Amino acid sequence: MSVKISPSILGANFCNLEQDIKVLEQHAVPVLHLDVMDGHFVPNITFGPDQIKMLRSVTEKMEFDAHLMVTDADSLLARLADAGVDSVTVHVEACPHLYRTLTTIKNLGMKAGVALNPATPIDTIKHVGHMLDRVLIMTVEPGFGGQKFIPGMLDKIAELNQYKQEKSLGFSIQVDGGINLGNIAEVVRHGASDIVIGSSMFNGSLEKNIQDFYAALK
Ligand SMILES: O=C(CO)[C@@H](O)[C@H](O)COP(=O)(O)O
Repeated sequence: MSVKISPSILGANFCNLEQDIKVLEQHAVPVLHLDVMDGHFVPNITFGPDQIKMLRSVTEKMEFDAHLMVTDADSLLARLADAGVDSVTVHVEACPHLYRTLTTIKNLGMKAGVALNPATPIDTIKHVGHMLDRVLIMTVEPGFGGQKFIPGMLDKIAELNQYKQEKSLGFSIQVDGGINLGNIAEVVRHGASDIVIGSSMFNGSLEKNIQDFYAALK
């Protein structure tokens, strides 16, 4: 199984974003994780399609993976596609018409993912599993970077992986929250193949952190 590292710019210093994106690109990091927060679904506010469009002008190569922590995902989808986003993950807790939302994402030409808060059961994706490119297991409560990984989420990752195998589903398993050099191998061992890393990637030397995380996956 090949494992992907997805740096979350929520953990970056926003004054250095252009420079940091260039460093990630130079080290062949394939994807940038973009946390869109609205101050309603989660208490924090970050950025939206206009700012993402500006970041798109810095890199053509990197996949832009938007994680929407918003109460009204539907209203953002067309603008995210226009901003150059490749992949959108919505929260099952925030999308009352999940089938329609996922269909819209696909029709706009983007990959579709669903995120589950720590207390949300895996059953909630049962009827849309075949539509998904990604399932994101939140390993902290969403809203802020720098939180502590919830150890009980390891069993949830394994449960999702087993469900995926049993049903022969094609989505990747992404994890997000509190990932560091001490636990990355463990989440991978439990079945995660796409690892979002915020503060542990951007605190200190970005170049060294990229190298250390890749080394930890060997
Ligand atoms: O979605 C979120 C937080 O809600 C994340 O993407 C964070 O940005 C991860 O940051 P760390 O926990 O790795 O510091």
